[in-house]
Amino acid sequence: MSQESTIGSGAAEVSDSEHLLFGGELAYDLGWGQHEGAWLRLGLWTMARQLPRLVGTGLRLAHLADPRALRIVLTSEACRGIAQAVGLVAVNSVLGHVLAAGSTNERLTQAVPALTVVALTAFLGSLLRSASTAATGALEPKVQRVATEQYLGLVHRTELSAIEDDEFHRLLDAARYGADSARRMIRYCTNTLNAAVSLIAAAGVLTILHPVLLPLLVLMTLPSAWSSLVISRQRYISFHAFVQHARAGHLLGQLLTQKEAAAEVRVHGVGPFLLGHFRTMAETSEREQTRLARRAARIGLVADGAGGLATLLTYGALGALLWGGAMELAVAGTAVLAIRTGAASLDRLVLQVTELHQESLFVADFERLCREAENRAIPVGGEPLPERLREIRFEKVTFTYPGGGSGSAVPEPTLHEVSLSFPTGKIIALVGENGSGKSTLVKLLAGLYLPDEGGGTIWWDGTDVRTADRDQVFGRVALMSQDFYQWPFTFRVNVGIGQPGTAIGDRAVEEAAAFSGADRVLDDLPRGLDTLLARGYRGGHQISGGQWQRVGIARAKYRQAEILIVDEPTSALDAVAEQRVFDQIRSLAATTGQTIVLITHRLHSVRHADLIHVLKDGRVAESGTFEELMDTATGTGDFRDAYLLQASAFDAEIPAQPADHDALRAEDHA
Ligand SMILES: Nc1ncnc2c1ncn2[C@@H]1O[C@H](COP(=O)(O)OP(=O)(O)OP(=O)(O)O)[C@@H](O)[C@H]1O
Repeated sequence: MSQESTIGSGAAEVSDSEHLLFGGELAYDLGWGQHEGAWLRLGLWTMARQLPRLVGTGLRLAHLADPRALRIVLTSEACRGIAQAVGLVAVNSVLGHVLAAGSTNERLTQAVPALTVVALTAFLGSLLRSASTAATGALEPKVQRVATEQYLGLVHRTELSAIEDDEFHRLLDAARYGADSARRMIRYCTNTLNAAVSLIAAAGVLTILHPVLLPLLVLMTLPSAWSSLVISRQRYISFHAFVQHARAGHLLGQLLTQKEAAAEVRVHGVGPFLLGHFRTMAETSEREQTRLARRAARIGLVADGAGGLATLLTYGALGALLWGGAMELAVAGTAVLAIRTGAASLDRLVLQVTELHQESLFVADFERLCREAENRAIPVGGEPLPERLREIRFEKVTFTYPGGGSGSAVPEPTLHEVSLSFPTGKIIALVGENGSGKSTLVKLLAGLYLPDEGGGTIWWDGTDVRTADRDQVFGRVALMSQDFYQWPFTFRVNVGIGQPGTAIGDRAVEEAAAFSGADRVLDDLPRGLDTLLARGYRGGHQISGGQWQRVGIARAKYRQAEILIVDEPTSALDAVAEQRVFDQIRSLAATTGQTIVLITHRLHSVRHADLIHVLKDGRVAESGTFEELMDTATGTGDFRDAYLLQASAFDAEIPAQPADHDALRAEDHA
């Protein structure tokens, strides 16, 4: 118990550097760490009892991946065991003939058939081993693929709230490791099976030779099995003690070489500071490693001593049997061989089972993730949406982030009883202060979140979004969010991924690019549409934030969805590009009849919206046209005050206007 608690706390001392830099040990709350205690609590008996279930998990995955390869592995291993047993019996017969009376020639001639069987079983064993190795090799990557596909296939269909849930993410990280573990488990399963079959073969032969030999085998191998377990536990502890420090050291190494930190590392002289701490941490780790190595060596010595004693006892008993005439010399010779084979198999079995168990903990995480992802999956199917939609209406919609947006103990709703409408074919602007809930609201509009239980309804005409076919909801929406994704793919794919279900048409991509102004970005790219927009790769090209924004708008345009949601589409654009994008978006509503939902802080851009909703602290402060909101008789003043503040700042910033800005300003005040 005391050993466990030392182990559980990380075993190694935490260096002063770690205290200073990280406030203590830098341990991830993931994967390995989670299982440390569980695995270390295991005894030999518990592991033996769990063996069939563990092998079952591996076999189930293997059966899913490649049943034929699995059959080959199982048959080969079983036949190898039988061949080994037959070989041992044949050795017994060879020894019987060789040690019998008669001339050497006669004895050898009589031993020939048994010798042939020994040779044949050895040959067959080799063939079977290579068949099993080949099949295992083919099976392993398939198992990993099946496991990876299984969890990725489930995870990409979970509700967004699951992906944003820290607990789910922790499980996801551990499960990623689980897919790798599933692969390794196959090898350990095969090895375990092989060791078990060899052991059974040796034990069977020993029982036939003399009933007392089996307990002797167990007696002789128990200490070495125990030592394998203790030493591998030590190895595991050592790994953990090392990995915590290695993580911290690795992080310092990264910081010293990272681009993002490079300027401060140089100008502020952070390099020597970090290097000094790196050395202190490394020395702590080295001391810990030395301590563990010595401990492992002591345990090894004790275990070897116990093993030696048990071996002495076994061979002593064998000698006594021979001495007393209870066993023939030939049988004793075979018994020695069988004991050696059996002992080696048992050692191997214990080692493989410990490895198997270690991996299976991660596979268990993987299974838990799959179950959780199924529970939190976006439902498939549902009520169809109306063909010709007239409006999307929020009716007293309340929404709370899991854990609460404000980080308070009792989750506070981010949206409170929001009632508003998005008539189709119009431009609807959403404005409001930072954190007022605009982005959250459009995510509900896009079907990414659902209102709280009992927290109102979002109607797509007469269809409640809760019961609607969510794929149809997604299919009607194009999302150009603040944090739209910069795919590490070519320009063509970065635009064409707006409609991933169809082949990407270059013409359509170019048209979408021309719409957003990304055509100018395209003109400057070395390989045109084929240019990879990801730095760090050969041929990869880096474009600026504003240029990316144009690519993002082109993607939303390419999607050609009924409802285009643009969440601050122009924050990184220069003034001319911004004006152009707003003009283009306006023309979309006019020419294609698309519904545009526009979020922006630049209030002069929403003057042409058909409807403006103003959000404040997660509630609707006011709604109306620009004129209505600016009118003191009809507006509450929330919009008007903000608008006038921005306009006055604009006036104050530009005392003397250059000619080409005059028009823009005049338009602003129109
Ligand atoms: N994924 C999330 N999980 C938890 N809380 C969130 C999440 N996203 C936003 N919030 C919280 O919800 C509130 C509203 O955020 P939201 O992004 O909707 O506001 P916004 O009006 O779009 O703000 P901004 O103008 O700054 O973009 C904020 O308090 C924010 O911290």
